[in-house]
Amino acid sequence: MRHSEELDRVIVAKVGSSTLVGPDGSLDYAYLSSLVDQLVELKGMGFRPVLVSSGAVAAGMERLGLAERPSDIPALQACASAGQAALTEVYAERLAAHGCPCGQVLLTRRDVVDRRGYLNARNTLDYLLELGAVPVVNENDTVAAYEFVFGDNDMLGAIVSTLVGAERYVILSDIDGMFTADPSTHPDAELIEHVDRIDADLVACAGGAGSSVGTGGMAAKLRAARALLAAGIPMTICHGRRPRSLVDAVLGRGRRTEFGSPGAPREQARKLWIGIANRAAGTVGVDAGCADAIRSQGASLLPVGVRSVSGTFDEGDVVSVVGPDGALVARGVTRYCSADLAKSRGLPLDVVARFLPDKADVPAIHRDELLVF
Ligand SMILES: Nc1ncnc2c1ncn2[C@@H]1O[C@H](COP(=O)(O)OP(=O)(O)O)[C@@H](O)[C@H]1O
Ligand SMILES: N[C@@H](CCC(=O)OP(=O)(O)O)C(=O)O
Repeated sequence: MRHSEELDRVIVAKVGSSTLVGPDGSLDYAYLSSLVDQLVELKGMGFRPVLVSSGAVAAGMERLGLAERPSDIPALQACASAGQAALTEVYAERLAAHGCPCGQVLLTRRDVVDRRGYLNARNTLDYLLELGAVPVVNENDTVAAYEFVFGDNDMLGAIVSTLVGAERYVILSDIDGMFTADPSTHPDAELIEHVDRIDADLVACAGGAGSSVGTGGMAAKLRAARALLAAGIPMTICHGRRPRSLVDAVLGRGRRTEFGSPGAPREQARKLWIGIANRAAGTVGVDAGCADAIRSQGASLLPVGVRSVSGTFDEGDVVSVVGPDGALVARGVTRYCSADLAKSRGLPLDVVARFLPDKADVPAIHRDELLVF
């Protein structure tokens, strides 16, 4: 249960490692102070900021005296452990100088896939915000490994935005926004100012990370944007190093890329957990008519529209729904296990009921448990 009504004016800001470190690869304390100043300024305007900060590995390398970023997981986790302590020290101390408490929140993918863990994280964040603290979030790198990592903090920030029902998600990057191609290799690339829909052409524009310290690149930011467009939460990418760029982004100013609009309808919290925080156990391919019915009419997914089933899943698992072109249409809770859905594909419900009597009138995924992308 949520302990309180949804809090308004919550802003989630994510800052990447490449923005937090100086040219020599060590933490840039002056930049961290200027970032904290902006969080405090936003609080003064009535916003409730949440900071998702990368930089633990980079800060840990400095603390542990390593010149190069290690490549093996235990060494990276040791760096993250030492570095997370350093980061929290700096944020807590700088925020305290403004009379503002700070709460450290470390999450793994496993924590938010688990519904109880997801709700606990939400309650903690809500309480911190209600009490006037600034939550500082990072992935819990010391225990996250292999399939349970968020992969990049851009997606962690998107999940946190759904947890707190953010008014906006701002990614403070090492670049002004999304360009028509990676400007580090295409100097003529142009800034894309507004995106309402992520199609294959846009995905083709997004490359990986341009720096050795950043991990996600633009492709990771687009995955976060796709999730938040489905959620109805606007997202901004701007340059973290431009003076006051966070405050500007929140006020709708400055050079930036905006995804979605503030007036977009918000999705229900449970659907966001299903479609964004959870992990898909399999994939269901649907025909064009079915994809269209889900997208434009808010229909449930019926076995008659199913063309293919991949992966092994149980009733109650989350699955991805893809169209004939392979594009993600939706994610939802399946009411059929993979074997039953494979047997029922292409068939109307009255025919399905002849060999699966308990499925009479049961859609493969009910629309109340389906997040449309
Ligand atoms: N289409 C694109 N537009 C802008 N940047 C892009 C694009 N494709 C790839 N990139 C790269 O993504 C980088 C930003 O992502 P990343 O390295 O993860 O940094 P950060 O973690 O600081 O946000 C840019 O510096 C750029 O090199
Ligand atoms: N959790 C890791 C950061 C992972 C990450 O996504 O980094 P970045 O691409 O710099 O946002 C750390 O704190 O070093």
